[in-house]
Amino acid sequence: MSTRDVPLLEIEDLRIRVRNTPGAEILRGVSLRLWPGETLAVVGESGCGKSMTSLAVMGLLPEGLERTAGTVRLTGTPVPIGDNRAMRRIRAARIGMVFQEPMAALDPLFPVGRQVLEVLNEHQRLGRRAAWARVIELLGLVDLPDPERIARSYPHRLSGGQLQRVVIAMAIACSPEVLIADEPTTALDVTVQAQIIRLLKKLQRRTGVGIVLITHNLGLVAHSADRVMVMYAGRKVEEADTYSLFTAPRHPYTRGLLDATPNPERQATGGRLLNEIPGIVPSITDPMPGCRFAPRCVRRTEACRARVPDFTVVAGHGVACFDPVPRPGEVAA
Ligand SMILES: Nc1ncnc2c1ncn2[C@@H]1O[C@H](COP(=O)(O)OP(=O)(O)OP(=O)(O)O)[C@@H](O)[C@H]1O
Repeated sequence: MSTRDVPLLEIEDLRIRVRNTPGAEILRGVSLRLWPGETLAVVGESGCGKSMTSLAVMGLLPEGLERTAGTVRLTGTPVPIGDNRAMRRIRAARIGMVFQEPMAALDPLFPVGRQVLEVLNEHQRLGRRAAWARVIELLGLVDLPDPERIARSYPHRLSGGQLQRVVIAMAIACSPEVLIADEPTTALDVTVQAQIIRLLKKLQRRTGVGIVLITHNLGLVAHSADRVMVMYAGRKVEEADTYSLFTAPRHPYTRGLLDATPNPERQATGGRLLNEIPGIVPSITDPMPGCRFAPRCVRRTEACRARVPDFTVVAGHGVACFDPVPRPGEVAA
């Protein structure tokens, strides 16, 4: 079996709930696979469980939440996500992470170069000179101008975009197999957002790192992801390659998300610039049986309120819906 046949990252049936709160389920059985060199975007409204999925993979679930089922594998080997000590070795060394707010990952009291150095020192045995040379190399790799000067700068001297580049340098310092980027551009100007995504893609081409990109920004997804996974209220509801998902979404929720993205073309032909999805995501404690999107769904049927639809994959395109949007040219049942 070649490495191409083994996913870099595999999550199987991950379930997370709030401790001591019956029925408060945050993830209701989430599975995903990330392949070498691939970018998988995870999208969905606020509160759907995107961040908790990534925090669980890193063994960083907030206090009060617990995993009740599910496994995580890195290149086929189970990850001990409940073992704090073991996870300290895996974080950064095998899974890098970039969050929305770069300052949350940096200490304002130390120059940024020293902070990149600390990541290296924790995971690799390099001599002092070699380690510092690697810090400068990493800052150059993330396209920071004058890396020697930047390395000696304190965080408050750098712009938001530069800080996020430093955080990316820290995340890739130990050449991880997987990079999880949770809203990495949300706090940045629009022009800087595009630069950061281009940078991640450049690093991916150089190293083959697999990227899980968690975002609300479907525009970014269209330009950067190979595959897209759509989450709704703690479940995966659709997954497909990016082109299929954008041109032929099958889940009514995905369709709603795409319609809720500003579209001047639609407006020019007499439609609305954006159509929002009516209603809100149900509370995690809502005991609702069946599909959790049903109350907001224009295609709901009796079955949707009674049972949870299976996630069914046909030709690489998966959807969990009793009455998916027909494919182009397909006659509705
Ligand atoms: N410590 C906690 N205790 C109880 N519930 C929590 C806790 N942390 C998160 N949640 C709940 O878990 C659910 C999933 O949260 P999560 O942050 O994963 O959503 P998300 O899809 O990443 O949203 P966003 O896009 O806003 O980041 C939310 O309903 C949230 O309120």
